[in-house]
Amino acid sequence: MQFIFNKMEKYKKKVIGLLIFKVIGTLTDLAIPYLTAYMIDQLIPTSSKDDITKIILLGILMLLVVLFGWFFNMKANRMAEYVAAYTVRDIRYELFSKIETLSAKQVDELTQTSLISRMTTDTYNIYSAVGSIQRLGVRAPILFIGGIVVSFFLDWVLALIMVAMIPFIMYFSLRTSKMGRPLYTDIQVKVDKLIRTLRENITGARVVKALSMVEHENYKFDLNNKEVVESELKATKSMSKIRPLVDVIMNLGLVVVLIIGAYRVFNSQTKVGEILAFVTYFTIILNATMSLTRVFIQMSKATASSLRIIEVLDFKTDMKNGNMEVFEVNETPHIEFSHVYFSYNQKGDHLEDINFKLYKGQTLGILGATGSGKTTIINLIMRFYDPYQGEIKMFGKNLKDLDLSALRKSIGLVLQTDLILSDTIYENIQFSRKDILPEDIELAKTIAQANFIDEMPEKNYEKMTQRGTNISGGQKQRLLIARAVAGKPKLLILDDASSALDYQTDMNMRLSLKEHLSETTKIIVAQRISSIKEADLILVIEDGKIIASGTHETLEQTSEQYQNIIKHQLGGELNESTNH
Ligand SMILES: Nc1ncnc2c1ncn2[C@@H]1O[C@H](COP(=O)(O)OP(=O)(O)OP(=O)(O)O)[C@@H](O)[C@H]1O
Repeated sequence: MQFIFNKMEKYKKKVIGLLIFKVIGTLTDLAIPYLTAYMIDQLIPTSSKDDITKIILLGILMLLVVLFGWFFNMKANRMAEYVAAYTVRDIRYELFSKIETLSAKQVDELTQTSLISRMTTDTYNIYSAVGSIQRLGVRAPILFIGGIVVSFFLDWVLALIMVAMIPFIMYFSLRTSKMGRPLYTDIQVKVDKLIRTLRENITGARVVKALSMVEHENYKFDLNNKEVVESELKATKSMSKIRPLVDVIMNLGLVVVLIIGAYRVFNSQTKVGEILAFVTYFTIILNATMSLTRVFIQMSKATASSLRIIEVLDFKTDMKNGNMEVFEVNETPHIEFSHVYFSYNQKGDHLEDINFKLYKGQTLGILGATGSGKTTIINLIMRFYDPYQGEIKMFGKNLKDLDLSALRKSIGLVLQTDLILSDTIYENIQFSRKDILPEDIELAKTIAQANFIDEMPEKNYEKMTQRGTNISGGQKQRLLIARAVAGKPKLLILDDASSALDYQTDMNMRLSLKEHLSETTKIIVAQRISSIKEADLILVIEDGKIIASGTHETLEQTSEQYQNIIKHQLGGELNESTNH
């Protein structure tokens, strides 16, 4: 909770204001039963039919007190909402900014779905708790303590009976709240799992349908859903034990109060109006205790959620930023890998002893079966991950010494599954880089062979749906290539980015890249030889190792594996390769 209180500090003035309002509002609520008892015991017995002015005046006073209370409580509740909303906004922003700085390795560790639910469900739990603490957390103790104090004024014997009940109630409330914390953490973990299944199914809806996996996925979802419900029920079961228990204790006390109260009225030690007021305070105290319990439960939830958020905020950045700009040095390799080793999970190498040099303007082709490590090489160049051994240099400087943002800005990257915004084509190519001008966009379209854009009704201003579901796979790839080349990168990386293009379009694009971006160094990851055969250097990767390297011509002569790949890629590709 300390974390939440620290975050509320910024709104201290508002919190103090609302506390004052809340205290006034609550005290007015406490005054009503006292005034009622006064009316019944003092005014009604001493007034006559012809003189009820005092009764009317007290009635008006009671009405004013109620209105006064309503106004202050309403104002306080509004201010509490404001503080809750803005406190959580700050927490969300801090969490989002932190997530932005996490390395890919840390995101893998925390998992994307867990980060999403920390950002949504956990922050919502904090929002609910901050609201409750300010409203009920202030009101309930005042009603509780105030109720007891006034009860002592009314009748100290009866008040003592009531007070005797309180330790039991407090004990159960605190115990329940302590029990709640792990239970709510467990719910969040299960919700993470549910979101993960949901997310996979929404993003992969077509594949799920195509593979007739709907029933299996429904079963999986149902299982996760059941787990969430079971965890929730377990938590509710523990939490709900308290309410009836407290009710029983309080009602027992009430019965004792009424019996002893009756004796005291018979002995003229107290009055009926006072007993009535006492019973009302008893109910107020009962409700205040219930509210406090609710606040404790919400605090348990919020504490569990805070811990999940703190866990992310406490992540130390494991990717140190360098401070060097990217300086081109022509005679030094643009990219150089020297004995690079890398593992995603420290359970085995995903890259082993990778070595190559690529000079400015040259093209590197990376070929290999799926899962061989092609994208991993790209991940290291982008510094999404760092190798655990060996060195990667750009223009002679270790990547770790370069400013991360300058490094990434110098690279144009197209991934296999890339992001298409639900915005216009123009915005998708420009991608908020205001220095990219309309003529750059047109050139990028030409290079990427994206002539389909001009055939669309709205041309550049055609709206894309989220993930580009309203264009074909090949059109999507050309749009993404246009985005990457529009920034005139020093290094262009196409990771399986033209797999959906027909051979002719793929070749036209490569020719266009050569013509318009001759100064740009290119890395082309591909499954088919035709996409990389003109490259200055080709790496054939298998199980994270380079098993052959050289130009197409040398590999054709010297590498058995390369010859095998050629053999397996007969058909359309062979025709294409013999034609050109
Ligand atoms: N984030 C990750 N965490 C753990 N292992 C990973 C991660 N990403 C990739 N791997 C593993 O690393 C190996 C190489 O993956 P990589 O994505 O580099 O293959 P690839 O050659 O690009 O495959 P494809 O052609 O299918 O994209 C695979 O065994 C893969 O399972």
